[in-house]
Amino acid sequence: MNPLNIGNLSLSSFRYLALISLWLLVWWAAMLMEYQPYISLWYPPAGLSLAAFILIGRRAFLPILAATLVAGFWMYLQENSSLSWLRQAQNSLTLGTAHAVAYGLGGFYFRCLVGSWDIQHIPQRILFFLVVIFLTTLLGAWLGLIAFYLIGTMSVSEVFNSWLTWWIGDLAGALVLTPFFMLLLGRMWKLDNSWLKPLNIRLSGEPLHQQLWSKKLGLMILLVAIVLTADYVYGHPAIAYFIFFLCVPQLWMVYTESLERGILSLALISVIIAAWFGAFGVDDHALTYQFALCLIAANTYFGVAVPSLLHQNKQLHQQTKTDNLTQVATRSYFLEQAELQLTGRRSRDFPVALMVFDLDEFKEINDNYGHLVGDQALIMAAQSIRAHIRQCDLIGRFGGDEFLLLLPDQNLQEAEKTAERLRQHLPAIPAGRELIQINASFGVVEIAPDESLTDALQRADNALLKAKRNGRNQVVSSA
Ligand SMILES: Nc1nc2c(ncn2[C@@H]2O[C@H](COP(=O)(O)OP(=O)(O)OP(=O)(O)O)[C@@H](O)[C@H]2O)c(=O)[nH]1
Repeated sequence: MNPLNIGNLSLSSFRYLALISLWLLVWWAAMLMEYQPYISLWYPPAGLSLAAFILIGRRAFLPILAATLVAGFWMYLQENSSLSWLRQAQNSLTLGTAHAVAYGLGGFYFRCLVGSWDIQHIPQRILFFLVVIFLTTLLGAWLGLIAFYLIGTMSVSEVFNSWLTWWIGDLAGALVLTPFFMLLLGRMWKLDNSWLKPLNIRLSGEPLHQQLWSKKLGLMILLVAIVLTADYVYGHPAIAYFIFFLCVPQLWMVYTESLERGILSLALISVIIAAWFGAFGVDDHALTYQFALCLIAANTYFGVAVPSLLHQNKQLHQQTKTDNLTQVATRSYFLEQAELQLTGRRSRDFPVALMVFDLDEFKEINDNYGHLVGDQALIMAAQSIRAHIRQCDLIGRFGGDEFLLLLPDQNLQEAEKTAERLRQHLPAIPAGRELIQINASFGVVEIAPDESLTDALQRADNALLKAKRNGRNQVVSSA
């Protein structure tokens, strides 16, 4: 075996060992937070197992099974069990297999389906993620309880009495911590975290209020401290419900900070709630805190999607306004803006002129020099027109090589002069060693006060046709 392979082998063994150790650490933390036998406020190993299966697929099975085996032996050691080693191993393996199969299946479906979804599907992706977590933890809870029944630790009635609280603990652990562990394992394995990555597009453009991150976190910790202390002192169930208000600062965090910080704050705040809950022993209100954790987590993920959706929306809106090639207004946006401008300006004191122009024998440029040169001609013609009109004039592409111009406060004579100036300034474009002069024909009208935009367009188009028939490269107006 060459040294490179040995290096790779020891690196991957180290990563698997790190995964096993991390699993045992979070499992141990969950044990500390148990408020009923086998039931904790939340169950972090659920989040870690799902994250591992989503990220590394079936390669996560053995390390997680190994971790559950160690956890099983540890439990028996704590109990001073009189069972034989073999029996302890069998029981631990049964429990571990139930856990690994449930989370393995959840991870498998997530990998199969979400991998092919693109950024357009972020809300569906998040919804699917939540559904996977719901179903996986439900399966995990039931398989776990059946395993407990099979090894003789629980009776049938105990299974039926505890499945709901068991499931909610697993659900809270997985909802809150799966993305956090995905980020952590993604770094450990140097994996491209493709599920989370597209959400980061907002980081490119928008500034983040980084300096406020610690203040926002401080505010959340303060809120947790107040609610849990008040709950401990007064013991009234209504007080625990105030924990739901954490959604507000957490969403503020998610909208204004990086994705990593949003997920980290969710994990941190959940650990703090769990620790405080354990320290004060406000067990009667466990369900309120569990549901608050679930809701804050679900809100966070949808919150994460919002900036991406806004960004997408902005892009789409831009696309409907601006012609991709020439960067002038699209036909629909031009017509919409022209209608707006015409409203209230229909009097002889405030004339408005409309111009339609079309490049001459443009098809020949395409046919003789290729479409790329044709595109360049369209771009340069549009640029030249923009450079020679006023800020208040509106230019749009009607389609193909035909453009539209709206000239507020210009009467027919002024518009004719403008058209003539634009015609004379059309550029020549380079095509190999040649320079091709771009020419265009113009149809110009002044929009009458009682005339519709469609009628004015029709007149301008007729004038343009006349210019074409008269030999092109000229301005024709229609009174
Ligand atoms: N390169 C390029 N060509 C386009 C684009 N849109 C339309 N065309 C081409 O533009 C040409 C327009 O041709 P015609 O409408 O016959 O007009 P023309 O050749 O300029 O003839 P006249 O208007 O009578 O002078 C067609 O060949 C279209 O394929 C585009 O975005 N890029």
